[in-house]
Amino acid sequence: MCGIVGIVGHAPVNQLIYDALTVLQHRGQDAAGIVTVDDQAFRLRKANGLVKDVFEIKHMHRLQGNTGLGHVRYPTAGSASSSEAQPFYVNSPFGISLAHNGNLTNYHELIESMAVMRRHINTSSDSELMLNVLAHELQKFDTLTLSPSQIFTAVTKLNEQVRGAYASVALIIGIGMVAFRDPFGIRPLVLGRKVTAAGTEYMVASESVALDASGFETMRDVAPGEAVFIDFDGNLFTEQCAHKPQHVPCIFEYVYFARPDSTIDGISVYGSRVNMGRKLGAKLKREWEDNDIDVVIPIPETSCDIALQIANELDLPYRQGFVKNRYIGRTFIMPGQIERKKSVRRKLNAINVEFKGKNVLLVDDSIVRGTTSEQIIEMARDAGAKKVYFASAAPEIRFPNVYGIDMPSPNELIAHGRDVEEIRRQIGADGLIFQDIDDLEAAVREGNPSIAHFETSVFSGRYVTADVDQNYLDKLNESRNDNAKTAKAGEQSSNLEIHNVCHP
Ligand SMILES: O=P(O)(O)OC[C@H]1O[C@H](OP(=O)(O)OP(=O)(O)O)[C@H](O)[C@@H]1O
Ligand SMILES: NC(=O)CC[C@H](N)C(=O)O
Ligand SMILES: [Mg+2]
Repeated sequence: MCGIVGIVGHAPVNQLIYDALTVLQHRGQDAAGIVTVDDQAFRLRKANGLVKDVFEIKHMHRLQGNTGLGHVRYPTAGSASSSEAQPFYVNSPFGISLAHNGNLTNYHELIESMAVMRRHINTSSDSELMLNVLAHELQKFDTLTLSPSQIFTAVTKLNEQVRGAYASVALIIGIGMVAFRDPFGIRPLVLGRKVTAAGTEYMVASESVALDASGFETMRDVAPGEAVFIDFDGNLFTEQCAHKPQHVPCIFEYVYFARPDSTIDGISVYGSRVNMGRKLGAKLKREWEDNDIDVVIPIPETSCDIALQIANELDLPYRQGFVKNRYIGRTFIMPGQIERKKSVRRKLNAINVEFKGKNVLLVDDSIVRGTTSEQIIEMARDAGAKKVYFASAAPEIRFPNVYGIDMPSPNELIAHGRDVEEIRRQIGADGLIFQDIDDLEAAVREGNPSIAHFETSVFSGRYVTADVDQNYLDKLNESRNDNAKTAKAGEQSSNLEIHNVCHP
């Protein structure tokens, strides 16, 4: 679930993009990159690591220009090599650089068509592939400049070829910045502006918090299938570029990915989490009528708003029984299971007094691999809890995700092939309760009743792009399960890191 940002401004954008990336860091911790346009040249810095480590003062000095893009990466395709960090670049036509959040589901079909088009893809990244599809479509206009309508035609053609989830932003040298969202609007993309003495500046980003941090006012979400083009004079053009757009945003943004202070598709992420707590609290009251819970404790950080609301519903005390180490990032988006497992105890520590002799209800937003829940229940018992109950604000996650969340392998999901009782035993809880899917959808929809459907494939196994069959899922599992990724990591040093050769 990467984070993207793009700005067309009237003053240097390097610091604004850096600031935006720091508030999008929760969407990707593996790599970061910024590209700016300085006169007629791209300036690029990208590498593996957190934003604060990737960009040193010397890099920031080099990132000159009033227009730029930024990306934080959480790999869902290809490898985690620095050569697959984003933004990507092609030199023809004009010179284009692109940043992408999402995941393409017809990579293999597209890569074959690239060979026919005599386009070379140097990495195994689906985002580099998407950039080349865009470049190929723009190349078809045999002109020295591009009009907004030509750009929209190219995006329309791209939408006809590319399947999966994508919120993308691209800079075209001498022309402007184009941002577009897939026809289902699976991944988020928001548009904002800042009125300055020199003229209006525009910004697109994965989440509204990035606009807030850079001093931009939110205008609206980019619609599913829509493209937004801003030329270098600051003129904004928009057009619907999909034949049958449908709004089916990813529900997991609200459950886990997005920051609570963001508003996505008109829905406050915080508000949706409070609603999740309300619904799950009501279910707990209904189904565990005579419970003996003494205290509700969240598993920081994402579940805190949910747990507080559950405590209110149950009229029980809410206590922060775990302290989060602020220097450890999100464990779920870490690349391998060994690291994820080790990081739970590094990240969270129990305050014994909140557990000693009590029956505690631990609340998390979701149970995916069970890495967190298994260890945290053990920690609660070690801290002296009498009984440990567990509540998940998301239903059982039983199916892989193919739209930008790295859950490629059903066997790695703790709820795959297990009922609630089996999961309870596996994580070692005294009681376990999951949110119902209808309640989860209703909790999120309350913020924007016009959204009829959400992308909920991890719970249902139904994939909205209709191109995902068992054969696809089997291949995905084979190529991206934890063992396959570990094997791939060993090969990474052989990748050509073309982008950094001139500018170490
Ligand atoms: O069942 P699992 O595979 O462990 O995945 C689920 C856990 O991972 C996430 O936390 P994470 O540490 O990534 O981030 P957070 O601090 O935002 O809660 C999520 O909030 C759950 O706690
Ligand atoms: N999480 C994402 O959005 C990933 C983007 C892209 N598929 C990559 O792996 O780089
Ligand atoms: Mg968590």
